[in-house]
Amino acid sequence: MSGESVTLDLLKRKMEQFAEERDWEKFHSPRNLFLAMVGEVGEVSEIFQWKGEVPKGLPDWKEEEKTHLGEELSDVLLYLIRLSDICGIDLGKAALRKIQLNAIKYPVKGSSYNVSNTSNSS
Ligand SMILES: Nc1ccn([C@H]2C[C@H](O)[C@@H](COP(=O)(O)OP(=O)(O)OP(=O)(O)O)O2)c(=O)n1
Repeated sequence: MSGESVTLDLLKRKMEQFAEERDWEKFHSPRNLFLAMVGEVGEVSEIFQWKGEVPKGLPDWKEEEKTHLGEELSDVLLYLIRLSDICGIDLGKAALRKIQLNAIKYPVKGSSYNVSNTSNSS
């Protein structure tokens, strides 16, 4: 591997090149990419299922299990990046904006974090 730093833009260009070289652009439609991404999320679920809660850093996992997890997480990321690109969304910009929106929605000052503060609790 080269010493170039990994950016969303680099990964985007590599996915574009990967598809071009194989003449796979025709398969990389928004719907196909979305479904492929969800399939890879399922593969991540398979890795965690039946293990119960696992400590941060996965200290008890074998090296090959961690490598496998890294591969499946990468598949999710790569499809997400390609999906965003094909949809004409600048994912880096969109994510930065979303972080700003999150900070406005969940201000730090005067609010001790509480699950009941979040909209995903009912
Ligand atoms: N039409 C395709 C097929 C694959 N890929 C790329 C993106 C993913 O990073 C990876 C997915 O490859 P597989 O479908 O072979 O999935 P896995 O690597 O997870 O293999 P398996 O499902 O056998 O575990 O390859 C792609 O860009 N476009």
